[in-house]
Amino acid sequence: MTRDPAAPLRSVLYVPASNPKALAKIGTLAADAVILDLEDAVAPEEKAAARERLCAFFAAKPDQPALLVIRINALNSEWGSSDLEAVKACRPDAVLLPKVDTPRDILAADDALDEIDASKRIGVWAMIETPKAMLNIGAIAALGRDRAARLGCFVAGTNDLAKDTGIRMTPDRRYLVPALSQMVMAARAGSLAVLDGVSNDFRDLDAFAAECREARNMGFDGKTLIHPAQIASTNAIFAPNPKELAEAQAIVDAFADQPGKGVIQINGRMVERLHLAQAERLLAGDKEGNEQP
Ligand SMILES: CC(C)(COP(=O)(O)OP(=O)(O)OC[C@H]1O[C@@H](n2cnc3c(N)ncnc32)[C@H](O)[C@@H]1OP(=O)(O)O)[C@@H](O)C(=O)NCCC(=O)NCCSC(=O)C[C@H](O)C(=O)O
Ligand SMILES: [Mg+2]
Repeated sequence: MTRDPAAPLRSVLYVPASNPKALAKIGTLAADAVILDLEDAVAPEEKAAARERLCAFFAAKPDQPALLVIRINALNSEWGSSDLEAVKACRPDAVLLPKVDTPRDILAADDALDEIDASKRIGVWAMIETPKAMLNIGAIAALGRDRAARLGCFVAGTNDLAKDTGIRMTPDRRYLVPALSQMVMAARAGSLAVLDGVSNDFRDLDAFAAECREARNMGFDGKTLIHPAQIASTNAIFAPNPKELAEAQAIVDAFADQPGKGVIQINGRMVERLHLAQAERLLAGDKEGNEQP
């Protein structure tokens, strides 16, 4: 695999491992990461065949830059141990755990992965999609600060969260936004990447772009996607735009001209050294503590 580990994580496409046409398309897509799904996109009677397709896909050694993540079924489900065997054979960049409730769920996955990947190369991503996860989110995120743990990313599961809480999924997402915001806060406290949930109405690309802009304004690193048509606008919206880059460069230049200062003004706006740090981070094309996976 040729992926740069410091690459951005703007567009992250779910691909049902049961769908051969979709699997065949992966190499042609510009998604930053792909989540090969063995969980909810795969019906119970398709699970075994999906696992076999997944293993055949990895065995063909896909040489493409997207990060490859496998979403397994819960480890304590009837499919958990077979999914883990598939992970062992495939060696993806990360494993995405569904329906995480507590830090113990992450630690259990860490232990299971230690048995098949002692070098800790395979990361762990966590779906945040249950009411219990929302209540435990600080403790789950704290594992991101533990360098011995594999946790690298939170993924919002807005469909399950709506199902389990009764939150209505309105077009403006006003009832979901508080939970989404909590995910961003916790992820930052734990030095984790964080991805917004999917937009089910995949034919309405205008509404989708508005949702991407909202997610970016909320602090998400990127968005999870269900259809290839959603990739291009996601990549554009989550990339730094020329105006932001020019402003960041102006801040860096202004502090370079006035090295002893803690606070300056640029075009009538107060600028402090914390803004300098933000600008430098933007220009470096990275976010602090946001290593992947
Ligand atoms: C939603 C879909 C079922 C629609 O599929 P389809 O009817 O085939 O759409 P199109 O005809 O427009 O497809 C055009 C071509 O693109 C390929 N395609 C479609 N989707 C994907 C994809 N995700 N990855 C790769 N390629 C894809 C089609 O095969 C067509 O190819 P071709 O004929 O050769 O041109 C479908 O998009 C889909 O299954 N999407 C993913 C669904 C999924 O994974 N769901 C689970 C994750 S969402 C979730 O659970 C989040 C979370 O847990 C929560 O709780 O919220
Ligand atoms: Mg879900």
